[in-house]
This record gives sequence, structure tokens and C-alpha cells, in this order.
Amino acid sequence: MMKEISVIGVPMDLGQLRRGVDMGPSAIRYAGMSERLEGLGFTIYDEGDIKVEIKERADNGAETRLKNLEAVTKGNVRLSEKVEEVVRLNRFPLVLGGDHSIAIGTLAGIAKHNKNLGVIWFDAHGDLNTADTSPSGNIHGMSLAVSLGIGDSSLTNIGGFAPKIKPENVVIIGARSLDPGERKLIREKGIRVYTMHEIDRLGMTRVMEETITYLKERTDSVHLSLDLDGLDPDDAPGVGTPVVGGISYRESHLAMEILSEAEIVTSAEFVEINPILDERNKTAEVAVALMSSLFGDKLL
Ligand SMILES: NC(=[NH2+])NCCC[C@H](N)C(=O)O
Ligand SMILES: [Mn+2]
Ligand SMILES: [Mn+2]
Repeated sequence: MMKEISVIGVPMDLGQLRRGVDMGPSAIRYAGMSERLEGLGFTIYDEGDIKVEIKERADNGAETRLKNLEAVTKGNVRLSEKVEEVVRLNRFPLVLGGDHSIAIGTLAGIAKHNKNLGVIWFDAHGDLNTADTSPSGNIHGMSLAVSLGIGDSSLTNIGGFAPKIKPENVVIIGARSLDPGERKLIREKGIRVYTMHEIDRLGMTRVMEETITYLKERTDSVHLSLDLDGLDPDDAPGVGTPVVGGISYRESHLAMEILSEAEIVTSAEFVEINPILDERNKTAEVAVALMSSLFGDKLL
């Protein structure tokens, strides 16, 4: 794994309507991220936060099917430029959310340099909606579709090209809440999904081994997009759209350790941590623990 990590905070809360998720980057830093990763021998460059419009100034027409579109687009353009710069410097981009709409900018920046990128989408949701299929109009539920080139052109064309990723290069892990339009897209595009059913049935070890084999066969780099609501709300309560019956703390740890051993992950983001909804920063601490396993932390 690359020995230099650039941390990029994205205080984005405009991809959904609950307040507080913009404080995610701060909560993760406060949970001791840099110290933990430095302890593993990495050099950390904290690039600070990307400028995102504040809620009060973002246009939020209540009746639109793409809430805060302009401000979400602008923040993601800035993010994509920063991520691209970090990749060019040969550093590992570690992006801290913010809501999951920021995957649009992260993937745009990475894909600029990498035409055969794999993505592990660790999430209770598919984030495969479009303005037409979304029950909410919230862009954080559309970011994977946008990255596949499906959706509003101001989002899909960020960076000047689309799509950013191929459907056969995506693996979703932890799904347990999919809208009808998302199920249709998964079937049509042949996206690989491990729902909670498969995780229960096969166990996390086999799920991760299959995922790694699958991605190694067809991609040359892998982005981990980890939505904390992929975990069970008992373990990660500080999220805006919790869904019961999720991946346990232990299973998610194991997943990170197996990814670390496989040495396939080349960029990552940790999103949807909402400190207002959290219990004494527990969810940010979980995120930092998962990160350190991903970066090779071992007891012995
Ligand atoms: N990144 C997330 N937490 N996404 C939740 C999406 C929820 C729902 N499927 C929607 O489109 O609104
Ligand atoms: Mn998500
Ligand atoms: Mn989610």
C-alpha cells in the first residue's frame, strides 16, 4: 500500500435533509484518525476541508426531484479536482464525509487517472436512484447511479467524462434497503450485490474472498466507499438513514482486515457520520477503528 495518505474532509450535508452530517470530518479527526494511521507508519497530509455551501445559502426548492443540485454539484467539482491532484502525487486519497453524495466527486477524481477502476460499495442502500426513481429527491441516494453515468448530466459529467465506472466493476456489500428502481437497475446492469442474506449465509470471510477474486480479475485499482449505515445501527448509531439488521462491528472489522491482506484498495471514503445523531462520537470511533484495520493494524 502507498505510504503517503492525503486526508480530504468534505462537510457536505446537502445530499440529504438531516442536519449534522457536515460535522463528520471533524468528528473523525477528533476520534484520533491521524495518530492511529501515523502509528502504522504512514505519513498523513491533512488537506483540510473542501468548501461546501452552507444549507442556509443553498437553493433548496422543496418541490424539486434533485435537492440542492447546484450546491451539491459545485462541492463535488471541487472535491474531484482535489482528489485528482492527490492521485497525481501518488498518495492514497482518504476522503471523509459528509453525506454519500460526495462519492460522485471522489470517483470523478480517481477515474480521471484510472479507466478500469473497481468499487466496493459498503452500504445498507444501493444509492442507485435517479431523479425519476428516487422516493426522496436526495442526491446521496443517487451517487452510485451517477458514477455509472446514469442521472442528471450536471452530475454525471463532472470532470468532463462519463461514466466513471463500469457496472461489472462494482460490488455492493450489506444491502438491505433497495427501492424498486434500484432493483431494476441492478438486474439490468448485472451489478454484483451481497445483501445481508448472502452475508448471513456465506459469512463475511467468503463474501470478501469472492469480492476480491472478482475485482482482481477485472480491475486494476479498487475504491472502497464505506457508508457507516452499512453497519448495524447498534454499532453505528450516528447515521441519518439507519436500517436494522446490518453488518456487525466484528464482521466489518474482518472485512477490512481481509481487504488489507489482499492489498487491493487504492483509495477510500468514509461517509454519513452524523455527530448530532451519534452517541458520544461512537460512530466516528468505529470509522477510525475500521480505517486502521484497512491500513494494516493488527494485534500481533
Ligand atoms: N447514502 C445513503 N445513506 N443513502 C440513503 C438512500 C435512501 C433512499 N434509497 C433514497 O434514495 O432516498
Ligand atoms: Mn450510501
Ligand atoms: Mn446508506
